[in-house]
Amino acid sequence: MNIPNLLLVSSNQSSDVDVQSHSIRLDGFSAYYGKNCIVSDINLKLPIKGVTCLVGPSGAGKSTILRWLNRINEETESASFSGTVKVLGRDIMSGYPDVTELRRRVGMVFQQPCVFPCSIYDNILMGLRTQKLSKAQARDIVEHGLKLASLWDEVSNRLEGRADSLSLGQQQRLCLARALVLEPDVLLLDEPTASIDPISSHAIEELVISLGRKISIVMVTHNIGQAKRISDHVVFLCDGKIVEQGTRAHMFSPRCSAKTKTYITEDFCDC
Ligand SMILES: Nc1ncnc2c1ncn2[C@@H]1O[C@H](COP(=O)(O)OP(=O)(O)OP(=O)(O)O)[C@@H](O)[C@H]1O
Repeated sequence: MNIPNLLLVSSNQSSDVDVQSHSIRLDGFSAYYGKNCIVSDINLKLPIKGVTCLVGPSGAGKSTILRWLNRINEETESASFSGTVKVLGRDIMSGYPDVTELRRRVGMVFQQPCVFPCSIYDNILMGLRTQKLSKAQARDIVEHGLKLASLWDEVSNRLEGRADSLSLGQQQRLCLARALVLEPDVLLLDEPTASIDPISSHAIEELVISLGRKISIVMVTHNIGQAKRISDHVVFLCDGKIVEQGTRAHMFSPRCSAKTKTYITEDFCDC
């Protein structure tokens, strides 16, 4: 097992990823809870690297889309989808018979930090339990993950302390560290800064920008200022449909559609 070297090398992606031109591709994708169609017939192609922000009003279906990208929505009994979802060129169903592999390649961090009731150290290594690591390797991975998530300085003297004794902002960065040590190719972030303070939020934004130079990040945010600061690409959804998508420069310019402008650049912009 190599020590994760995220951000230190030009690419951490495996060879089959390199030949793909999209990290995520949705074709004719619709999503349902029971009989209710929540997302209707959308097409989306996201680049191998960069930060894509999904924005739009509450109930637009942003989280539902995100939760299908690593099949976490499979665990919701009434949830289903139609159409095709490809991750790194492979169909999420037939191409990933082992969902663990899909979830290793596609990490996810939720709005509420979700830490395990054990130490900070063990939390970081949770996804690597099946790997045979020497003590030195494990420690290096923990240190590296915590440094990546800008948390090392705050917790290096209490690694054996309980993760749930950390502040919410620290717990969220711990969740990021835990996802990052698995070296994902795609990272899904569902409003990761919604429940944390501005300083932690700033640290996470900086981290997302850095990571976006290496991997594909898909982030749901209600904070339009945040989308403006960190995105390369913006997808604006409303009522389960894509209203408009484009580069940050386009979406935050007078050239965007009137509907986008109303949502993004006028009424709701906080910057
Ligand atoms: N488990 C579920 N069962 C039934 N309906 C659901 C479930 N989860 C979400 N929904 C419904 O699906 C619709 C889209 O929800 P979703 O969370 O994807 O929207 P969103 O755009 O992420 O909203 P928000 O920004 O408020 O988080 C909503 O009407 C919601 O009530």
